[in-house]
Amino acid sequence: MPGVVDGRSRKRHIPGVLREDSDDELGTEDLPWEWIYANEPDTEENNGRKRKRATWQDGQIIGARNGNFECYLGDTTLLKADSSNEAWVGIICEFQEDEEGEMAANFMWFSSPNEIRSAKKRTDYVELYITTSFDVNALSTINGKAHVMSQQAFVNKFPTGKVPRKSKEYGKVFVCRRGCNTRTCTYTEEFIWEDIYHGREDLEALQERLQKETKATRKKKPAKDESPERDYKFEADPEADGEYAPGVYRTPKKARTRDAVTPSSRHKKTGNKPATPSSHRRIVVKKHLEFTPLATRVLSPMHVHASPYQVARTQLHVASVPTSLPCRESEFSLVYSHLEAAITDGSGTCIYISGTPGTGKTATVREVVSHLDAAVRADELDDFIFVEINGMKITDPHQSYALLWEALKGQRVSPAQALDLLEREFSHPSPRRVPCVVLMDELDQLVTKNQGVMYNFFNWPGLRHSRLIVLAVANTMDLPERTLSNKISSRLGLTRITFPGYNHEQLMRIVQSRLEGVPGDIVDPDAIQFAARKVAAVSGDARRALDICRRAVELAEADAKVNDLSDDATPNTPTKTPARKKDESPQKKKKSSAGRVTIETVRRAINEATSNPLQQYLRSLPFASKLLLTALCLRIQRTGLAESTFGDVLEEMQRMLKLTVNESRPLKLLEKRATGQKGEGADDGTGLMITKAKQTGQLIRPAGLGSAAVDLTGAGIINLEGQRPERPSKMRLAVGDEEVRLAFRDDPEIKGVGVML
Ligand SMILES: Nc1ncnc2c1ncn2[C@@H]1O[C@H](COP(=O)(O)OP(=O)(O)OP(=O)(O)O)[C@@H](O)[C@H]1O
Repeated sequence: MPGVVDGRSRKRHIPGVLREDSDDELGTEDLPWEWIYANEPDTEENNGRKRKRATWQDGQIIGARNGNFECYLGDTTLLKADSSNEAWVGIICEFQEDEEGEMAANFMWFSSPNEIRSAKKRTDYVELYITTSFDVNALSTINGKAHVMSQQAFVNKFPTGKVPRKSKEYGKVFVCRRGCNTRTCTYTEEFIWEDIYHGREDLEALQERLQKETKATRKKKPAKDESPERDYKFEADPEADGEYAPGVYRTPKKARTRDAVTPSSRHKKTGNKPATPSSHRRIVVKKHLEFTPLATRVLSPMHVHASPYQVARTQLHVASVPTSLPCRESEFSLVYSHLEAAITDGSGTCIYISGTPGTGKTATVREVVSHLDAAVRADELDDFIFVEINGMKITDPHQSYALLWEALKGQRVSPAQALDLLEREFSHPSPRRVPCVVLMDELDQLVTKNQGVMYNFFNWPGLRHSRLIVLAVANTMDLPERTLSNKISSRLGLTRITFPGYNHEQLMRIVQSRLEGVPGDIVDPDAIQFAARKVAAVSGDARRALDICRRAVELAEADAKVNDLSDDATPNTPTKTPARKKDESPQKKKKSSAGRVTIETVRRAINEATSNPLQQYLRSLPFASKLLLTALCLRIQRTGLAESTFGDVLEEMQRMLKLTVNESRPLKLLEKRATGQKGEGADDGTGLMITKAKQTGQLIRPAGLGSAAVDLTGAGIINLEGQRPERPSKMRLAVGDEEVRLAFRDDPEIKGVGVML
């Protein structure tokens, strides 16, 4: 439901009826509200409108007054709606102060048909459904009294079936024949409003009736013999004025209209057409996921005719969607249960997922979302909207706001407008809001200077009305603390899930599972083990293991082709004569392994990865450049942020060297380098100096870093703002940090300063 706004005298319209605000009741002046207490004495202010009820305790707040307008517990009122141009009707269940200390009331909402179903029905009267949703709204949003009645009472009162435009009641009269749980789209049996509701005393019974006759959540164990009739799953027939067709079910309206997040929503028009109520078919009109769910991955015809090498290459490719995610079972269930609980409860939550690169964070979250999506389609879970925002794919973090708004409402607006709209949306009640799951991937890229974007996305789930479920994915565990301060991040109460790096056995299983179904047995199990061990020794990164194995398959494929060619070229050579066959067996054996992925092939693939021109360039860098890059990598690792300043990196280096000096062992090396002595780390002319090393603090300030930064920028290894190494200049790696890690991992000079990259 759109928020309810303060302020008066704006044009509003109730579904089907354009109307003015009820200034006739509340007057045009903005008078203050005051409470009405039970059994309060007659005074001049209350004009003797003393209310005595035996059931009320003295001093209990039973109503509120604004000038001559009064409303009491159990009264049905109109509320001012915001930009949606719809008026809201609710029963006052309790008076209280809201979170801001403003005078407010808890309302039990009525819902209009066009909020529940997409097809708008034009009737002369406005039919509402009493719902199970409550919200607290400021009294200032009250916009007069509403009159709810049965259809018969309406016809009796307005025999023409219309409320005359000139009538004082125009826009204030509504028909109610059923209750509805808007989240599950389930309705009660038809009732006569005058029989079931007379006022405050009937509120409890009304709530009980609604709870009993509608379903609170779609989450259920699928039972085979469950009939739609028994569930009272009804939907109003858009055509047959007021008729109800049992057995027809739809997901809530919002979930069907989120085109922004569903590029493939075109399918809706063709594949998932809403059925007519009479078809008695279950309709699950759902948005489509942006990514391919694991379980629905299918082999293309091309795939079927491909060679074993092609199939292996495709399946090992990091961009392909695996059929399963071995070794991530517990992380999967953890993420799944948190998300499922939040969707079912209609609550907001923020889950912070961290882990080093290639540990399956994104893959697991997508797998969870696709399973939840399947549960929605199977009618086992309430609907939700899903949107993925990737920090790497947007140029300005503020675009996240526009993407979220587009996902929620299907409207494209500027980031600034979106922020404004989102703030309003989440701070206003909306019983009919569909939960929204946001995957914020590569979060570190989204962190702006004032951390506003991250703060908002972490903060909104905590707002009572947001129903926003944020899954924030980053590489470092403590990005929120580092960027938001401990106080704020502990207030946000994030749920944290950490993905550990894979060990070699896990990496083996992952690669093996990707190779399942590859014909021809082209990969030696030993080769997979070798690759897994090599990768696990450094990073536990599945992406790297897959890349190496895929390259090894490419090499084996090339070998096989060469082999085939040489066989073809020499079909009639004497080597093929039976007399010489015996002698050739070792050669043949060699040939047969030429098309297989062996330990040797993997070794070649690894060598290739470590001896490409970039690697060679990095290894040949002068010491100052290596130090600078190492410090930049450490900084990225420590902060989880891709961007630092030149000054930050210098500080990181100081910290790094200080540790080194304190360990005293490598100091010798540094001294040697500084003084140009020959030895393990002979001076390479970078002008490394020790300005103060022996005594307090032992501060070392290497020189030549400025020119190192300029050279690295020129070579495209780093990006440096303005190309000038000044302390505030922004700096980031222009190559993957794993490339730097790989190049310097066994570097004696970097090892010499005691740094483990
Ligand atoms: N358990 C697994 N089983 C199969 N494939 C996996 C597994 N874990 C990761 N992968 C694959 O490894 C690649 C990297 O995974 P993913 O993108 O999920 O990692 P990530 O932790 O999100 O990395 P980053 O932090 O770099 O974004 C993907 O191709 C993914 O399919």
